[in-house]
Amino acid sequence: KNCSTNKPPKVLIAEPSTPRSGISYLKEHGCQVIELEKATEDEVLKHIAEVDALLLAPPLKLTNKILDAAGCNMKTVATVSAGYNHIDIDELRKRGIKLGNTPRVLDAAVADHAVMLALAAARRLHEGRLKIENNEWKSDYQWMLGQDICNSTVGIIGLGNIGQAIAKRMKGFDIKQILYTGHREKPEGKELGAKFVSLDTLARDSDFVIISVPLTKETEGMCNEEFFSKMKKTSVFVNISRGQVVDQPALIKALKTNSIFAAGLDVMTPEPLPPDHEMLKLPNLVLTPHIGSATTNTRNEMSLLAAKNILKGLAGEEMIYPVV
Ligand SMILES: O=CC(=O)O
Repeated sequence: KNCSTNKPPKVLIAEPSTPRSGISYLKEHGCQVIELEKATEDEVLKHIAEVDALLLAPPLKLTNKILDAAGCNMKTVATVSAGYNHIDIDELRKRGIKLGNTPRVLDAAVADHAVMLALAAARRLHEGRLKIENNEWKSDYQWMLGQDICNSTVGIIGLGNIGQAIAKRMKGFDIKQILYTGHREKPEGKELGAKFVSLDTLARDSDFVIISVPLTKETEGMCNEEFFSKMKKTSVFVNISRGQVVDQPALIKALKTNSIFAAGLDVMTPEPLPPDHEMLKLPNLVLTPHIGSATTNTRNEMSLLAAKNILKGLAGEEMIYPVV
């Protein structure tokens, strides 16, 4: 295996749409970059043996095949994302490879998106648009009634950085209270005046349920049929984390039978969602194509942060946001 360190260090940019901010930063700091034209495993395999670091983004998975093909200098990986469920971190740990991610810089954009979905689902944004298109606009005071956010109980599953940013925003809507659940009660929860409850209580008592928990073995399928059956008929469900946290058929059933009021999803399974998918036919479901962090500034910041993680890793220093 190629074990000599490249001078200048070589960084493989696996995601062709990585904003220039990070790529320029790497170049300005003495790196040679190799940019792929397509983010596929095969393309990565063509170059991975000769590089010292890898910058990638979901949905590309960091497979064992890629890790096996890497030279023994490839000890630094950065993902341009907050989530890292596309990477087997135990495997990286075993191989002594460092991984950094890009949290915090996307909190505001993703939290804004969650609030947008909550409002859009509660006020029937998608359905209203369809009514206009289908010439079904009525003048009726009982028509298209939605749910209020004011005086509501907002339940946040996963009060991490994004969850806290969501809580802060929702507090601006004169809500009654914030509930949250997770591994443990958090000091940040207390500061926000949020109440730590069980998943059951959260499902039962919330008017808005918002998922901002990372996808792990523990959270996979956590919002299942039983969960949705506990939610109120008037409640709104929002997911900005990963589609697999939700048992999607159970959600579809809950929406179709109106056992919950509406949902807003930025993440789903599969992604991309096929255009003939049954979810697109549900009037009480607002969908966006996994764009929670997709603002110009946020994506630039994410790219730059990933580049900084790479440079730290190459220098043998602690990354700014180390995962492994
Ligand atoms: O989904 C996007 C991210 O994890 O940053």
